[in-house]
Amino acid sequence: MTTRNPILALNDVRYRWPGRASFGLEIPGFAIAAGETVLLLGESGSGKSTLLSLICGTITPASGSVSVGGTDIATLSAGQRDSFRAEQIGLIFQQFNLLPYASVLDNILLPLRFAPVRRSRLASPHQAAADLCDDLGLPPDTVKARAGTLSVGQQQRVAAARALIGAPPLIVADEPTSALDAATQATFLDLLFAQSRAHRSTLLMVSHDARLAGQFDRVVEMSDVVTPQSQAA
Ligand SMILES: Nc1ncnc2c1ncn2[C@@H]1O[C@H](COP(=O)(O)OP(=O)(O)OP(=O)(O)O)[C@@H](O)[C@H]1O
Repeated sequence: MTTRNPILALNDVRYRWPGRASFGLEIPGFAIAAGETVLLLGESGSGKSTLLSLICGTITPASGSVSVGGTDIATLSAGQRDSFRAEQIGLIFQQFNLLPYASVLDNILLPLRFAPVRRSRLASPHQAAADLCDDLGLPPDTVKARAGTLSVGQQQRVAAARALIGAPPLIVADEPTSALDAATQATFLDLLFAQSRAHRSTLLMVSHDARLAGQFDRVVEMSDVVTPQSQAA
């Protein structure tokens, strides 16, 4: 199947962690259309985080291609890959990865330092950060607080704001709700969807929680993405 207008396309990708003969990924073809929301489900150890690392260009495949917005990441130098990632991808991690002693504002603005195109989309980055906090349901003076003083649910909203600021085309979220309780999870996902749509970003979320499936345009199982024999025990 061909995906129209793909923001992300993997073709004939093979990857094996160095020194780990027992695990490898073989992905014949996987694509996401611009504007889609996709949930990638898979058991622990099935290679979801490895796949996200390939998409973000922090690791490169032994063969095959990973293209984001039509650019094959393998054609970029390591330095170019870092700035390409900062421009193209807003990342939300399971453990948020905020700078705990820095203010919420500085945390949200951080990716713009490495992404001049994202920065140039904003008349006032400070105002954009404050607006995102507001849209994500954070109290008005949160921007001045140190990130480490916020609740877990609030920190994850700050992480979402950091990913969304400057509207990168692709938002990649690795188990972003696993540290949240059920009620906070539902609210966080509603806000993330609303904001991804408002910013016209594509959303790829990885989880092992199939209960989230109903909220996405498409649900993909790791077992459908990789060739069956590629994940030896
Ligand atoms: N940095 C690494 N170096 C070597 N092997 C790794 C590394 N990261 C992951 N692996 C191995 O790759 C395999 C897949 O792990 P990965 O973290 O991609 O799975 P996952 O589906 O994201 O799991 P989980 O849901 O538990 O996070 C595992 O066997 C793991 O040990």
